[in-house]
Amino acid sequence: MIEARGLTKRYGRTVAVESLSFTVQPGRVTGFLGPNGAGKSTTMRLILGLDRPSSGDVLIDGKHYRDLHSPLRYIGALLDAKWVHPNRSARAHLKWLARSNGLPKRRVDEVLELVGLTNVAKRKAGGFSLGMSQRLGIAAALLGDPQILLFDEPVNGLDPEGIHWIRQLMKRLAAEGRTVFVSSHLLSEMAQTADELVVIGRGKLIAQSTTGEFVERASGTSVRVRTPQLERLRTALAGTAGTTVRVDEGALLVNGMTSDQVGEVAATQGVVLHELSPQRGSLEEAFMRLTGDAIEYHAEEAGEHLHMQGTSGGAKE
Ligand SMILES: Nc1ncnc2c1ncn2[C@@H]1O[C@H](COP(=O)(O)OP(=O)(O)OP(=O)(O)O)[C@@H](O)[C@H]1O
Repeated sequence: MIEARGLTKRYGRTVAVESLSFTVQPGRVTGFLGPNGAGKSTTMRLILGLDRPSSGDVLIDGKHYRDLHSPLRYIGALLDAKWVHPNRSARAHLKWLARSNGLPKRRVDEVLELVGLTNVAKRKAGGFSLGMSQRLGIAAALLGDPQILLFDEPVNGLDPEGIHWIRQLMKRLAAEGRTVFVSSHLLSEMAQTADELVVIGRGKLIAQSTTGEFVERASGTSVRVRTPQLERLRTALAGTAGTTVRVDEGALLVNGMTSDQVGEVAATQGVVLHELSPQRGSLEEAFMRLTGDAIEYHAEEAGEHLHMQGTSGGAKE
């Protein structure tokens, strides 16, 4: 388990992370979500003891990283896939890591196999594509067979096959009972991978909840519905919690109702539907609104949609 309590990091006048408190539990993939510059990498560096917090604390199974005996056996991390020496082969790189951390040499071939790099293990890592470099970084993270894994934007720049592979791997690692903490700036990506989300904006915690709950709140409930009996449906919906906007000839956008609810209203009125689709298109935009301008959001909408955690006093007023 990872536990952050009041974690704050300042670089001069920049506050990268402010009063962050969250927990990351084993057995599930926890997404660490926030726009670029929100403080994700800083937080990960703080977890790994690569930077010291200005105040607050972060513990790994109750201990500071620096107090872990043989840390690679506890926690593995992919922060920057390109830090490998370019003239070293993948195998040489992993062997060096294993030797310098007192890990058994057999793990090198095991992890190469696990990430699908066995056939290119002798090639220089400097010539690797981004996808191969990511795999090598993941192999390094898995070397000590750790129970806790951190991945910083692992799918950035990958092709669809690489993305699919990483998603499956995260899920498998979590299903094995490990703690998996993975960062991303895309809600749509996390929606497909993470069970739980820790969401930050401008260094502050916005929410910690299940992914399903967050997606629902972020997207609001907007449903596109197309029908040849538009006015009839509109009249039927007038008596519900939903509000409707006519978007084109035969289509309405319904806010404040789920697609199930709209479908049921249509059925009871015998209205024929040609389309009934929850609108996720604006999800990313809604998420940017939530995280990009956290203060403004809190002031205007807090309480109504999200239970806020760890936000500053001013934001809650
Ligand atoms: N070493 C540093 N010195 C000065 N400022 C820093 C340093 N590291 C991070 N920052 C600043 O702290 C803030 C958070 O950066 P951080 O890299 O943690 O964000 P991020 O969410 O990981 O974003 P990205 O995905 O773009 O890396 C940014 O404003 C950044 O400029």
